[in-house]
Parts: sequence; structure tokens; C-alpha cells
Amino acid sequence: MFHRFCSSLSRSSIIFPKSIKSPPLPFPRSLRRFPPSLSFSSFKMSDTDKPIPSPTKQETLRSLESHLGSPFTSSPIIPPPNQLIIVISGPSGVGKDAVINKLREAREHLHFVVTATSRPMRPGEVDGKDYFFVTRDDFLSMVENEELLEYALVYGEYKGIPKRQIRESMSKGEDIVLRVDIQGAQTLRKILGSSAVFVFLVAESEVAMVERLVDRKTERQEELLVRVATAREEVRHLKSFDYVVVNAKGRLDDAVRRVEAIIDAEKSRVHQRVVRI
Ligand SMILES: Nc1ncnc2c1ncn2[C@@H]1O[C@H](COP(=O)(O)OP(=O)(O)OP(=O)(O)O)[C@@H](O)[C@H]1O
Repeated sequence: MFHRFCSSLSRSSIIFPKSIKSPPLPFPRSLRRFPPSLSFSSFKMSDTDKPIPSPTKQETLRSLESHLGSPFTSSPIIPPPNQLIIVISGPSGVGKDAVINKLREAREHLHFVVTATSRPMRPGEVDGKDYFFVTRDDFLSMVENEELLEYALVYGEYKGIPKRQIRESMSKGEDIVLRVDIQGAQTLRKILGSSAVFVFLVAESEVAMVERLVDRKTERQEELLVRVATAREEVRHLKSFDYVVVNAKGRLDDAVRRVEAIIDAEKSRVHQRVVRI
């Protein structure tokens, strides 16, 4: 009876239930058909039944190399990721500066392009760090000399991105962050196409965004009206961005983390963006 049971088992192919894994193979299937020196027989007990010492890691590597016909190299399997241009945009008061300032603290090796503007400095702002504060005439001569990648008249004041900074950072292989209003982002999309990453910042609600602008106390009533009316219109441009990040009240750190996650994801893309300027 037992004999019949065993022979029936050997005739049938045993199917393991899904929950039980089949026993692991000592070598990948492809290597199991390799020359006999790699087969099980080389690891059999000797005639005297003494275990032969198992090969060291180095011996195994050399053996694999010799069977594959070439040595293993320690050079990276994939090249380092391309440098990125990250465009951060969004309606007025959504928190672009706030996010960028935190990102600056959180992440090294990013070059934050300093925008040139003709608007007056706000309390706490630093010339050359937050913006290059220039006169209207100086700004217009920068335009005339084609020193700006793009520029726009935003709420009655000029803002533009100096080309020189971008070129310098590009030559150093740095990732670049640009902070622009929606109008600027539309222009940059035309210039940079999909070679740059476009991030749209939004507040969690319209009322939150308006409250933030009012609390900032940097605009008069009529300026606020223009900004809020424009912001309503601007959300329609979301479609032309790659990512959207919600900057909710009291959750600035979350928004920054999300922007960082976007950068990390972009660095892990199989098909990397290639910056063209
Ligand atoms: N997550 C947040 N929670 C609370 N307050 C915030 C948050 N993010 C930004 N703020 C505040 O909201 C106000 C507007 O932010 P910020 O100046 O960064 O906006 P902006 O998008 O750069 O505006 P603009 O385009 O008009 O310069 C600031 O006072 C800022 O400190």
C-alpha cells in the first residue's frame, strides 16, 4: 500500500498549494544548465563523506565571472539623474515664498533663482535673497539688453528671471528652482516645454487664500481686490502644470515635503527630462 502511494506520487507532478512556496533553487534556472563545474555535483559530499569547504564569496564571484565571460564592474548601473528646473507657481498669497524659504532650509544643492522686481521691498525681505529690487528704469534696461529669460508686469510691477543666474547654475550641474506667478509660468512653459517641472501651489480653499493675503497686510483694499479676482481666474491654468500641491493653513511643512517628494520622483524617472535653455 505504502509502496503504491509512493510510486503514484513520483508519477504525478506535485502541485504545491499557492500558500506553500516551492523549495528555493540554489542557482537561477539559467545557471542550472551551465557547465558541470557549477552544478550540484561539485558541492556533493566527497567519497569519504567529508564535507568539502563551501566556496568563499570571492571564489563564487570569480566563478560566476568566468562563466559569464566578463568581470563584474563597480560602475553605476544607471547614469546620475539629469539636473532639474523646478518651476513653482500659484496665485498671489498662496504661499510660494513661504514654501520656497522652507525648501531652502530643508534641501541643499538647489539653486533658487532670485527674481528681479521693480516692486518695493516688503518688511523682512532681503535684497539679493528674496528678490533683486531694482528701479523700473533698471528693469527696463535689463529687458532691452535681453538679460531676462522671461518677464511680466504683475499687479503693476515688473518681475523677471535673470538668464545669467540660470546659465551659471546649469554649468555647475545644480538643480534650479524658479518662483514665478501664473503668467510667468505660462511663458516659461512655452520656452522650456516639458524640459522643466511645473508645480502649482494652491491653498485648501478660496477663503483660506484670501485670509492669508489679508493677514499679510502688504496690499491695500483695491490691490487685494485685483489679486483675489485674478486668483479665481488663475486656477483654470492648473491643467498646464505637472503637479499640484495644497499648501493648507498651518501645514506649510507638509507642502514642502510634497515638493521634495516631487523632486525625488523626478530624479527617479526612467525617462529623464533634458533641460534646454
Ligand atoms: N501653510 C500656511 N499656513 C499659514 N500661513 C501661510 C502658509 N503659507 C504661507 N502663509 C502665509 O501667507 C502669506 C502669503 O504667503 P506668501 O507671501 O509666501 O505668498 P506668495 O504666493 O509668495 O504671494 P505673492 O505671489 O503675492 O508674493 C504670508 O504671510 C505667509 O507667511
